[in-house]
Amino acid sequence: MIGVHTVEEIRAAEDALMARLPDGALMQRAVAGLVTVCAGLLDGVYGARVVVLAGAGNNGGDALWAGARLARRGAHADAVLLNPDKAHAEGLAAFRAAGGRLVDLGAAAGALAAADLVLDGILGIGGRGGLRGDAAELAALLRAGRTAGAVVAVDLSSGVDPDTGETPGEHVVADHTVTFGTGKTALVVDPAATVAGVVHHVDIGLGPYLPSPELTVLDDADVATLLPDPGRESDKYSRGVVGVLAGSAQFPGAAVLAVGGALHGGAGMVRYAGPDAVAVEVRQRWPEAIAGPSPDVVGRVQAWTVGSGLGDGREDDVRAALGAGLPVLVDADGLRGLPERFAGPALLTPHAGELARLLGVERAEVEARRLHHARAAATRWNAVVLLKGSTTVVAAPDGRVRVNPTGTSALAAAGTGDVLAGLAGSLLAGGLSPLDAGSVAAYAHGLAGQRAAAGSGYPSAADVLAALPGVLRSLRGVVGAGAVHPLTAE
Ligand SMILES: NC(=O)C1=CN([C@@H]2O[C@H](COP(=O)(O)OP(=O)(O)OC[C@H]3O[C@@H](n4cnc5c(N)ncnc54)[C@H](OP(=O)(O)O)[C@@H]3O)[C@@H](O)[C@H]2O)[C@@H](O)CC1
Ligand SMILES: Nc1ncnc2c1ncn2[C@@H]1O[C@H](COP(=O)(O)OP(=O)(O)O)[C@@H](O)[C@H]1O
Ligand SMILES: [K+]
Repeated sequence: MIGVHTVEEIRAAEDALMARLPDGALMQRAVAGLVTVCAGLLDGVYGARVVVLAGAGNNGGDALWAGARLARRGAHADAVLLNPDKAHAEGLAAFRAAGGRLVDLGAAAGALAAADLVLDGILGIGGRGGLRGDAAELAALLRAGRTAGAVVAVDLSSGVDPDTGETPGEHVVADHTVTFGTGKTALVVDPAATVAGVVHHVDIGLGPYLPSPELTVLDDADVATLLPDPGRESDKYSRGVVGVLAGSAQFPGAAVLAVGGALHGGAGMVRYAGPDAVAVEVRQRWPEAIAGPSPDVVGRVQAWTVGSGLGDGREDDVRAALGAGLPVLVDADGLRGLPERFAGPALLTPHAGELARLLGVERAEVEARRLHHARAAATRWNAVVLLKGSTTVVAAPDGRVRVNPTGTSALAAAGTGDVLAGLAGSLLAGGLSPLDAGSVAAYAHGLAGQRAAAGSGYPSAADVLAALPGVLRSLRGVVGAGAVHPLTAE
């Protein structure tokens, strides 16, 4: 699990750690990690052309020290100081002593064009608001590809907002980011995450001084631990039964895909509630599913997935499923029938357009401030909100957030959201909390998207669904109920 901390938390941890270390020691740890990554990116440090862009703060200090170390190893290092009077004094002295040259702004474009590596040390966690003035012009040059070199952001791409993942104005677009101490929201939440490039974490020893993070990014091991593990005494009811209220004459495929997702999410049984014509299609594809016309008569379930491809005219059914007092997942058309606030466990799965409608804002506004709006909706409806899209953010009303690291734009295809809704509903029925069900489902779904893309180039939702069992098998590994019992193994 990667923890993500706020600037305030990082500063407090740095202060506590620095109080126990000699002056400058923490920065040297950061610089050592930065130089290691840069050297690995260069085709040899000796003779390489490195350009350092240095702002007024410690971020500029990191970059100047790294430039100095690379110069000592034979690199041609140039530095552009954005604020020469306030440049980091020790870093600048070390840079000059190592043979680094200062380049004025007029010559910066030429230096960037010839660079093998550009170190973006304009702003780090002290940055607020987009870049301005000369810094904005340099960032625009980089963004326009006016360098042949790799752009390496120090700690963060300058100009992004560290704590929100927003890009309030001009910012650097990096190929790599070398970040220190812990994760930052800007490295995992779009639009800022996109401009971080490949993120390298450098441990500078902050761990013991950081609080337990509100925002986390799961990994394979976390997901393996969270996935339901049927015991030897399990039966189809004890594993959880999930009800799926989805699909319509207009969108029968949504029912087929949601039921398919649900069948692979660990629930012991799937009950489909919908019109006969759709139920026929569902059962043709999934004979193991039970079907009935409405939530009231289809039979007992432990959780409901409601809304994918439901269309209009099913408001009574939606009310019945949401009013059953069970954990619910609400997707797509079901989102039009939300109660004032949820009293029980609930997981909402809007895309940006749907969340925009719910909150009465523009879609672009949701996409620009994904974390903010997911959190706002979670508080407003007292539900976990899984906001789909380029980075899937899962926000709980208690403030916890999980950001999904496995997403891929290969998933941007009609029907993949229906698969996700079924899968997450199945996990709810299996006893996972809405936060766990949403984040585990998004993780597996993203991996299935990656695997499907590897197999078919441009996968359809059916390809993603077909890839799910293999992904879940890999995630569960050989341990657990899926393993062959030692006494019966051949
Ligand atoms: N502490 C430690 O031991 C360690 C710290 N480390 C490193 O320090 C970094 C944090 O350094 P930092 O706190 O000095 O802030 P930093 O990001 O360099 O910027 C502050 C300067 O920018 C200015 N400024 C702000 N916004 C602006 C804008 N939009 N456009 C233009 N200017 C703007 C602001 O000016 P002000 O607004 O205050 O006038 C101020 O002068 C951190 O990311 C990591 O790299 C590592 O070495 C590990 C050990
Ligand atoms: N650019 C993207 N990058 C990663 N994932 C994406 C992107 N665009 C869409 N997705 C994912 O694809 C799925 C689409 O779901 P949704 O919008 O509900 O489509 P549908 O209703 O057609 O199934 C979601 O899981 C979403 O997170
Ligand atoms: K930076």
